[in-house]
Amino acid sequence: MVSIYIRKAGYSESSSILSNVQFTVPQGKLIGLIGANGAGKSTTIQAMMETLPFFDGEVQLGTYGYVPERPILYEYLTLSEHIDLLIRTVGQDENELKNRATELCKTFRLDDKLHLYPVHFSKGMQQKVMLILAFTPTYDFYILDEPFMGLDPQAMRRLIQLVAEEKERGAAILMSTHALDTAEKICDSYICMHNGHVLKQGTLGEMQRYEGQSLLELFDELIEGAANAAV
Ligand SMILES: Nc1ncnc2c1ncn2[C@@H]1O[C@H](COP(=O)(O)OP(=O)(O)OP(=O)(O)O)[C@@H](O)[C@H]1O
Repeated sequence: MVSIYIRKAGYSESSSILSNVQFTVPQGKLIGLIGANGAGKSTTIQAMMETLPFFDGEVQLGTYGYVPERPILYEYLTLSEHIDLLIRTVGQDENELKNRATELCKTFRLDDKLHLYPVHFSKGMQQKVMLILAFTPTYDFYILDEPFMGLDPQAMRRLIQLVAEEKERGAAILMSTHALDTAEKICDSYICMHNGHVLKQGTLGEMQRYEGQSLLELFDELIEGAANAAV
């Protein structure tokens, strides 16, 4: 189980962005991290990965797979070289990693692009590269920061399948997303952030104001309520 408690964190000590953010991600569960633009989702993820300049809190996290909000690629490496570099540095069985990478390249239809440079790929294709690299090794925990961004419908469906398989294997997954219709179908529970803190968390059933309320309707109500309370 992954657990995090952020007392305060941000990009400098003088102006912290997050306060009192606390949650767990149990094994075999997919948790949706939701919130409006600027709510603090990516900053929370940075805090978990201990890459923020200012962090006061506690994180329990082993090694993990990470899909960043924006693709991070080496300018002078081909797709095949990106995969080779990962395989050499990750410290897991090389044959298994190669097989898995080959399978994922087929899944995301990039198996004919191995000799090309991902910096010149389209946005969605670059996102697929990040997914291939994150899911090639086997981890107990995955952090996916807006993983659907730019994906075509087929790739979205394949990612949903992949996430379901990883959950089935027992992996814990934290996924930040604005795709609430999709999140409602696949997430086990949610953490709703607003202004750098957790507004509400739980399963949809636990948070719903009335039976049948969709995640989007609930989200609207929560964010409107928080905005009105702040006035
Ligand atoms: N590198 C940075 N330096 C300073 N402030 C930052 C930096 N990155 C983000 N922020 C600020 O932190 C706050 C939270 O931003 P964050 O990126 O965590 O939001 P988010 O919920 O991920 O939003 P989005 O849905 O738009 O991706 C915002 O006020 C933003 O301006």
